[in-house]
Amino acid sequence: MAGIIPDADDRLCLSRRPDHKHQGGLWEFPGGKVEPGEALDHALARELHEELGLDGVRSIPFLTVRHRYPDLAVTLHFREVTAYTGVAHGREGQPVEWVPRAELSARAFPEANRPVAVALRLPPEWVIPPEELDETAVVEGLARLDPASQGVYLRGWSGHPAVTAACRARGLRFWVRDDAGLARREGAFGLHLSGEGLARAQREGAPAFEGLLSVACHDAGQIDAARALGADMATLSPVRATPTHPEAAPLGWDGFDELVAGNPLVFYALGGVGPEDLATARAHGAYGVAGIRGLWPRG
Ligand SMILES: Nc1nc2c([nH]c(=O)n2[C@H]2C[C@H](O)[C@@H](COP(=O)(O)OP(=O)(O)OP(=O)(O)O)O2)c(=O)[nH]1
Repeated sequence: MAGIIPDADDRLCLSRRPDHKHQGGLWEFPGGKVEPGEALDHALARELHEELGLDGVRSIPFLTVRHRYPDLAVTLHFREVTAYTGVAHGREGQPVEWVPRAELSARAFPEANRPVAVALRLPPEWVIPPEELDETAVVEGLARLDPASQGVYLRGWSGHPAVTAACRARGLRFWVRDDAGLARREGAFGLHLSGEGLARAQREGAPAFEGLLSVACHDAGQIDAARALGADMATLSPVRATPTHPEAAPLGWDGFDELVAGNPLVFYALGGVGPEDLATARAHGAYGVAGIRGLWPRG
């Protein structure tokens, strides 16, 4: 149970674990253990009061990480703090610092935190522009997306200069499909490997791309392959039945949860989901929701 606490300048609060404790000397998001029967929001409010002297802490789910250290298996519920009062200080003598997001990667965190560091760079919604639209309609739709909370996967629209220009003009992070060279040339935020791209990467090695590497997964074998390639994120689908892939058996939320458990990737739930499913997705191990129909601006 740990809190991602932003300040007004969007810096995040970190504390350093005491040397003698598990993962000692490393930086952490402040938090502690949930007591039996305690609700997660309550547990975090209690811990942040005890450790940092904060009051009135309110929080929402961010990411659940299940990680096996050689000596300990942990389930860590990271929550995003949305409100609090008080000035954070180390009440137990621990060093506390406010760190700009861009500087987080320079800090040494416990291994379990890797997907959190990735998720902090990612939007909770991953929008796939419909392929049946014409280019003008796609450009118009992109102008209506919110760059703070939405990223774009150019599934059928990679390599269309007007579309990438529209993403850039709107400040949207965008992912190119399969082609690492194109992703590099266009300055894409991410490269997303389809089934075909994944198979090629397995034959020829990980694509040469500096940005974020993403993989389309449907089963445990593909998740393992994504991990072996060093991928940062993955879509996992279909959660529900969708018209795009009528033949695929839906995973359901429990099936989704079982597949993601213990994997150090940031997962997006894909297939018949929309923004209204974000809380459910987060309760089942996802960080975000991805989709075509459920996320593309209407009308
Ligand atoms: N609070 C927190 N714990 C983390 C993070 N990353 C990470 O791997 N952990 C691990 C370290 C511990 O093994 C475990 C939980 O730590 P904890 O703070 O609840 O408990 P603790 O080891 O300090 O022991 P104690 O307070 O109960 O004495 O989670 C993180 O970002 N924040």
